Amino acid sequence: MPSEIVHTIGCTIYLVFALLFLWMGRVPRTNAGPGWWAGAMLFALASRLAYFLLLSRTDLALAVFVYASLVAVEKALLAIGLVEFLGLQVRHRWLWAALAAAELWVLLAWLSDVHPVARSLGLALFNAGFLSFIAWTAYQRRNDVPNHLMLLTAVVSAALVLHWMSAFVIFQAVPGWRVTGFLLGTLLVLVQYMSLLAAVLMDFQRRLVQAEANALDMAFQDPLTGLNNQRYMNTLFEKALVLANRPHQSAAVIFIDLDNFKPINDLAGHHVGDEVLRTVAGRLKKNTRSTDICARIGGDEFVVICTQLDRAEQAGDIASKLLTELIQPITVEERHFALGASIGISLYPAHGDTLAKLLEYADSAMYQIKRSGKNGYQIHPGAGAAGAAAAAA
Ligand SMILES: Nc1nc2c(ncn2[C@@H]2O[C@H](COP(=O)(O)OP(=O)(O)OP(=O)(O)O)[C@@H](O)[C@H]2O)c(=O)[nH]1
Repeated sequence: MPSEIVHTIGCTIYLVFALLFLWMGRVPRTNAGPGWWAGAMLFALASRLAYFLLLSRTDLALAVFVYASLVAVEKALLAIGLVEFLGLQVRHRWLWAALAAAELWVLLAWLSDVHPVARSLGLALFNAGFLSFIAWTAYQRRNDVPNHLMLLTAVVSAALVLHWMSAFVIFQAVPGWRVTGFLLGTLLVLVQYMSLLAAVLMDFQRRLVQAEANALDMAFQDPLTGLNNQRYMNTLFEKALVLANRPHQSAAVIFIDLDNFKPINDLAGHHVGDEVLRTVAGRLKKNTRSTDICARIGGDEFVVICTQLDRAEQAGDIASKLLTELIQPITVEERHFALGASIGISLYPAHGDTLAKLLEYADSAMYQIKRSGKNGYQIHPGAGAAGAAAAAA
């Protein structure tokens, strides 16, 4: 293939990649990696153009000098971009120092007119050094980006090391190899930058999915305990009603307010209070079915909605079990805390068919327990066969 075509293809690809990286660098919250890679691509483009234009007008040594000095910058920017993209603790100054050494070598080689083999060997060594750093780093961090993209970067960079270290020897032995070598190098560089481009996109997608998951968590979960929040409890209740509507099935809304929780905060600190609330949440989860709904709706207020009950009386048994669990001492930072709980229960459909109504009844039953000495449970009066049941633990 004529060298004009090879260089035109190479230049076009580099330009497209430079623009893509520039565009990606502007995506909000994207790190600095793509910006450095856009710079690297622009230097790769400049090196190709310079080589191509100078070769036809001046001597080979000058064309190689300009080409070599620009390519060295490209490799350094590529390495710095990787450091930034992966958030590595590598000081840029080491890479700048390596670049300065490479540039010095290229300049001295040109000025002192050293043998072409020595000149090419020096440049190949510096470029292979940068590429080895990239290959090794990408390999080390191969699990940081999904779909093995860093592994691909590592493999192609290693192939480019071989390419640089062998090309100058082959150039000497087979002069016609120059165009083929450029073509091969361009292809490898293309795959290398494509893997980086895909890695940036993959990282972007990962952050998007993570942000969506966080937003959903915030919408549906109580951040302290991980239980459902009140808003999501309403949605879940609607769904649960569809199942409870089957003949002879009912549901129970169990309203739980911890007794004497405030002194824990006051005496041991808010962070200990938080841990106690988390433990309570864990106990509620552990002692209910996966189809039941557990939510924290206030400071020390929890709601458990037991769906798919065969008999209304089951609600009292469940409340009794939960109360037994909740009064077990809780240990935080080697301190033991004994809590109580006041529990009020309402039943669907006996007391109402909306969550608002059922919560109101369960809340009022819970207050009855608070007023009559705390630490017990009660089903809201008038629940048919279940009637009112109070138990003091
Ligand atoms: N640690 C912690 N405390 C909270 C949180 N939300 C609310 N609280 C506290 O929980 C306490 C709840 O108050 P009360 O229900 O009156 O406290 P109590 O001692 O259980 O009172 P009784 O229910 O009458 O036994 C308040 O002191 C709130 O500041 C939270 O997220 N973490």
